[in-house]
Amino acid sequence: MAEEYVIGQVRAIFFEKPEDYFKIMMVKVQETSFDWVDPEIVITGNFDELDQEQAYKFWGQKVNHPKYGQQFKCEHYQKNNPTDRKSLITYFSSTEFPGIGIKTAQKIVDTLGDKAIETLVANPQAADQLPLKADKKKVLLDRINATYHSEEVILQLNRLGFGNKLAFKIYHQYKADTLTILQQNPYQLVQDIKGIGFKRADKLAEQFQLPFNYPQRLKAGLWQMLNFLISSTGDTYVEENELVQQTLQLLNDSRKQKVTAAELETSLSDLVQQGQIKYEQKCYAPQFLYDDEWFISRQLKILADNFQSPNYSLKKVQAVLRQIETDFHISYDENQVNAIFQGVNSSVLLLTGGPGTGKTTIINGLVAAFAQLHNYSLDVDDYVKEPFPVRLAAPTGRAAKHLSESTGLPASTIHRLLGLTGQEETSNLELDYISGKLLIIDETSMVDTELFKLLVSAIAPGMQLVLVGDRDQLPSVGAGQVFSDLISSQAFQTVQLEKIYRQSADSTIITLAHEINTGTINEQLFHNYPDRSFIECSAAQVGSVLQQIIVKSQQKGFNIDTLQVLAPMYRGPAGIDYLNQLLQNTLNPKAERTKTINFGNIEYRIGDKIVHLVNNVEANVFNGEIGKITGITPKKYLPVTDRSKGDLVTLNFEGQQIDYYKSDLAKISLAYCTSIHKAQGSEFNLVILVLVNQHARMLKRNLLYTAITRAKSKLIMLGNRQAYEKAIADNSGLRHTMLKNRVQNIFQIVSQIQSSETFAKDVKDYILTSTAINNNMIDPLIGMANVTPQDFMES
Ligand SMILES: Nc1ncnc2c1ncn2[C@@H]1O[C@H](COP(=O)(O)OP(=O)(O)OP(=O)(O)O)[C@@H](O)[C@H]1O
Repeated sequence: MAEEYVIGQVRAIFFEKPEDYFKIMMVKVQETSFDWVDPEIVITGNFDELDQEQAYKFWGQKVNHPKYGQQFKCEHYQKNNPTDRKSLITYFSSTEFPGIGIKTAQKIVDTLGDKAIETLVANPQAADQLPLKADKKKVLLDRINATYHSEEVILQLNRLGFGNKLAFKIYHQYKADTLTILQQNPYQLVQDIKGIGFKRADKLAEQFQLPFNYPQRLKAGLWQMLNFLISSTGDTYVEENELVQQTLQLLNDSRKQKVTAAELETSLSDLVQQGQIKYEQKCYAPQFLYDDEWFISRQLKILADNFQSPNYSLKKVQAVLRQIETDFHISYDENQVNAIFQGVNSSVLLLTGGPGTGKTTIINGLVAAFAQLHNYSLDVDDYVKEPFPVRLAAPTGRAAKHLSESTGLPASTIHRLLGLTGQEETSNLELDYISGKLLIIDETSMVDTELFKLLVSAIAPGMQLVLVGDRDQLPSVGAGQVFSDLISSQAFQTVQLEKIYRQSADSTIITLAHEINTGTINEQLFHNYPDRSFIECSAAQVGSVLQQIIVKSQQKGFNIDTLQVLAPMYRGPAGIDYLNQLLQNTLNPKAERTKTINFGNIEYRIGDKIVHLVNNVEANVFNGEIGKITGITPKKYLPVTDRSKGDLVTLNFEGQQIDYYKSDLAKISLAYCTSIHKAQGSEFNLVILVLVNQHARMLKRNLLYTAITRAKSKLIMLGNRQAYEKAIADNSGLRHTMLKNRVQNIFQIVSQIQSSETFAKDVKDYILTSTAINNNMIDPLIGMANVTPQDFMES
């Protein structure tokens, strides 16, 4: 179809999505290449800032929108240059060119003619013919350049196949250097522009005939593969052999001539030298993750070293606890008392235990004991000017709410605590210190390396830190397994809770969880008990079995809110996607005349159970939180200005209401069945777990353990027996990370330096400053062989 155009001026912008540059606007028509009688036309597309005084030429197609009628869908556009003498004089004497009046504008047009603008764009020297003073000449050329250069570049980007959305992003990143960067190193885009991957950049490179072994190509392939492997495994480093083999496949799949492993080695060294990746013991890590692990270790050491323990005696703590026990109607066991004793005396305490072992009960006792020992009030109203001494936080809104409910004290998400919106670039973020004396983090196993690094950077020396969690659960979604690594390092006071308290006489779920955790496979797993049962079925049978279970569960009083189906993978007949559709039709069937909204393959209905897929820090709703669709408002009932955004979907996450337009629906999915990863941090009265042999790749002990510990009162397991046995047997769910070693090294090295007689005090102080350790200068010191003070001095 031939391209059509509209020339006109923007009259109004109805809708704008700044992150995509998408706009819907009303344009006053000056000229069209097709029949158009109305004075105005609606134009949609991706546009940068548009000047309402200026006419533009929009290229694209006239389309017939089923609801809004005739519109123009713009593919690319350009300022519409004035071309007759009168308009050109008006243009040059406009406010666009400060200091140039009508007389000067006339001189410009008289000298350069009707093509004055094009001439100046193509050949700035043409300005020398103009009878203008240097300052005016400069204004003229600067403005022309700023205005027309970007358009030329955007047009070139369009020709290279980038839609306006990406073209603007690229242009805003590189400005005048855009075309040079594209031609010389299109791979730069992989790093700088979200939405451009290696393959796209590689196609561009082919267009510019860059060779298969172009150094930048090799480096970009390595960088892309390193990040891909890390985000898909949660590891914080990748072994050299795997990185090289996988990258070779990526690079050589699409080209005739093949890159060799030896060529990649050179590129790896370059990347290391440039500070983008880090090499250690035949492994590679992105520099930022490597630095984060060091930073965490160092910061925790600084906290430990700068903490003056009050050294409360066990007797004193026990005495304080006596009253607390009476108030709470509880008697803390020896291990629990020890946890509270360590908590009030230590700089960092790690408290780990399975479900029902009393973690929350200990937090309550610890907070009360801490307040009494320090003479702090726990009444929030007593703190108008001073900050509250005890700060509580958790990685998700749900966990924070639970913490607040069970302690009766304010608790927030870690993001809120740190004042993060979730939008910021975190690499060089300088956060304010968190106020208060004691910081308790719950559900710590869900905190990843990046967030933990930010958290510890905001803890002032002197503040005590208590990390609470269950180290046997699945680790965080993001890279690392911080909680587990800190415990393994043995560098901190750690209390492991073993005794299970939450267990009524007929409850067997928690015992099962603890058995699974120790790798015990016995026949009792498949027996039926009042609170749990096992139903053997194949992947193909899962759907129909599940439907029968749901009907029976409903008869027993369970409903959409109290039951939850969990499965490890999305695809296949026993996968999350298929089961969600099936369960939606059983639990929330389509009623006649109910408003629905389609997004992707899902038809959302009012009453649907949904899960939030990303962190929306501003709305305080986090990845994995489960909510409901409470309303769908057709756009005709919305204010006129909002109608172009489509129907409005109202969601409720435990009382937190959010309104999403259609374009936001990528942030949610159906949640009748969710992944076990997404269910981390949540509990349900009835959990129905689906594990089949087809899920083999995912079947690990910590996955099964996490799944069944989500069940509060009833558990139904379905699937293949072998799938359950495989999961229990496979304890390889641990990730490859370096944090444990880092912590051990730092604690060991710093202690050695501190106690060493080789160094004078000022040298010791220097070594122990953040700069020395931050620059990883102690990295080569592991072992401390042949170290001299000069080794620590900056060259
Ligand atoms: N020493 C104790 N004596 C009697 N009951 C206790 C004791 N410690 C904890 N409990 C009880 O055990 C139950 C579980 O405790 P709690 O909720 O603190 O465990 P938890 O480890 O936080 O569990 P989860 O992680 O599953 O939330 C609670 O009802 C609590 O009152």
